[in-house]
Amino acid sequence: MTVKLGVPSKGRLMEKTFDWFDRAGIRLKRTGSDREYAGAIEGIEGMSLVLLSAGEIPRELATGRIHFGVTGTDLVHEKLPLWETQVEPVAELGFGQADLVLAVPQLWVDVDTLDDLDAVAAAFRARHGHRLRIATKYHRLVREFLVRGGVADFALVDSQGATEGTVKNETAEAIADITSTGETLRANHLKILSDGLILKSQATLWKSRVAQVGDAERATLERFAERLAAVQ
Ligand SMILES: Nc1ncnc2c1ncn2[C@@H]1O[C@H](COP(=O)(O)OP(=O)(O)OP(=O)(O)O)[C@@H](O)[C@H]1O
Ligand SMILES: O=P(O)(O)OC[C@H]1O[C@H](OP(=O)(O)OP(=O)(O)O)[C@H](O)[C@@H]1O
Repeated sequence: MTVKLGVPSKGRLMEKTFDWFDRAGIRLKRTGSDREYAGAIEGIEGMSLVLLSAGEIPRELATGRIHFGVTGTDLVHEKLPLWETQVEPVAELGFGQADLVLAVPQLWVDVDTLDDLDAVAAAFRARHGHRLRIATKYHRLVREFLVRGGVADFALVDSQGATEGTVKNETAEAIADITSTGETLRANHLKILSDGLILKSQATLWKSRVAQVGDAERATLERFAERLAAVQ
């Protein structure tokens, strides 16, 4: 059996992941046609490449179908409630940096903190008969953060993309999403609460704590660790 490395198959993380491994003398490449999700690893014996959606890599690590995987801290913490028992961070890769934040309309001049949001949420429910809606795809992290912060009257609504647009579209009153430059928030007239940072994320190489390792794989794991040490 080979040691399996899962990496994002497209998008912002893929190329930078390939560049990062290049520096360790490990060449990841896509094979086949442009559309084919097939890949190979050169420069190290006994490893194979699995191209996956960044969002699915946490689950593949947790079930042990891959030994290593590259994905954001945000996705691991969101998708794996018991992540510390299932995966181990091996290296922060220095890209894909983004903050998961809670943001409200800029027009809400009196709302700057979670306490303010809690007051507005209670008033909102009394006035509209339903809870203040917060759009996000990070349901677990956002719910935990709000409950810890003492915000009670809210409802999470699912948004898998273009989350900042939900306020203008009137499907939510506030949002929780990833921000990097802040441009998308500004363009959609949203502001981050002063205590609204939920999580700082970056692309990270994770090791599965449950993937099976036999004698044959152990030598490969040692070679891999030596190569990684060279880039850190
Ligand atoms: N604007 C951004 N700048 C930097 N990193 C970002 C940004 N937006 C998202 N990310 C990070 O990129 C990673 C993948 O994000 P996302 O969930 O959007 O996946 P994707 O690239 O759309 O791929 P897929 O849909 O196939 O899972 C996440 O860890 C996220 O934190
Ligand atoms: O702070 P910024 O630099 O503007 O980046 C933040 C945006 O980037 C991501 O969206 P993405 O481009 O992945 O599109 P999506 O809305 O479909 O997730 C994220 O969901 C934000 O919307």
